[in-house]
Amino acid sequence: MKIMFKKPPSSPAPPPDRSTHIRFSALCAGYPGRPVLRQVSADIGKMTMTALVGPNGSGKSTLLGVLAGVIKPTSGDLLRSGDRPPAFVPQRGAVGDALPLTVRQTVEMGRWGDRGPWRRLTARDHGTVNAALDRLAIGDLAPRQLGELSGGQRQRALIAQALAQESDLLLLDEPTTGLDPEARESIGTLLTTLVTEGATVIQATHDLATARTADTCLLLQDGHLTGQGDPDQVLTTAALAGA
Ligand SMILES: Nc1ncnc2c1ncn2[C@@H]1O[C@H](COP(=O)(O)OP(=O)(O)OP(=O)(O)O)[C@@H](O)[C@H]1O
Repeated sequence: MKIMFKKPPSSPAPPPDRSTHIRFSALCAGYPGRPVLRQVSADIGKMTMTALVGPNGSGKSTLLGVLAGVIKPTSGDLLRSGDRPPAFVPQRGAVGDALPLTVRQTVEMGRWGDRGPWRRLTARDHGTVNAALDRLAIGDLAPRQLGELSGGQRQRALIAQALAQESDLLLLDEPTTGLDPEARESIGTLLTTLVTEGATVIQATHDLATARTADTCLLLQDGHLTGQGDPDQVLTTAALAGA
């Protein structure tokens, strides 16, 4: 799949090879009157874990929004392999606490991309939803209202919704922020397992320990990509001092 935006004709992005899941080049994006991402380029390999790091306001959520297709770049190229849209888990605060939805209904929404919001779910859809609930160990929470859950429980429900989409590309915005160490570790382990099972995972994180376990780190500073590659090489004291 290729999505092209306005770009100078002299800078064509070469097609990605088969090991690349996403390639973006010279991406610029932001909000009305507020440019954020400035000429951001990277290749994300298939079946890899990428950590998106950088200070508050550096553009991590904006980049995830662009990769998820919810923010339209103002220029640049974005190429993505695979036919299924990415599954996107936004930052905790971005999901309304007062939504009158049960956990099961929340996870069922992950099937809407295939089924549409008004069609009855098939037996296979229900199987996929149950498997996602089980995978996040929240089957017992299925009848509970989303708004009455703890932060960690709600985060599990949102990740289960993403799994129910059966996408091979998972985008998560600070999935473990505010969670206790045990919850952080179990979500981290799950994400690593998903990569070994075939998924490509990109997560924004402020947790440097998590970032150091990723295959690749992208360091954003003021909308510029100032480092990318092996976490040990990107997360240096000097680089972080500037972050
Ligand atoms: N909806 C919006 N409208 C206008 N400006 C926005 C909007 N969302 C974010 N911004 C601005 O865009 C810039 C980048 O924000 P973004 O949320 O991408 O940063 P971030 O790196 O994810 O930050 P954090 O670590 O705090 O989550 C910030 O200056 C922010 O104020």
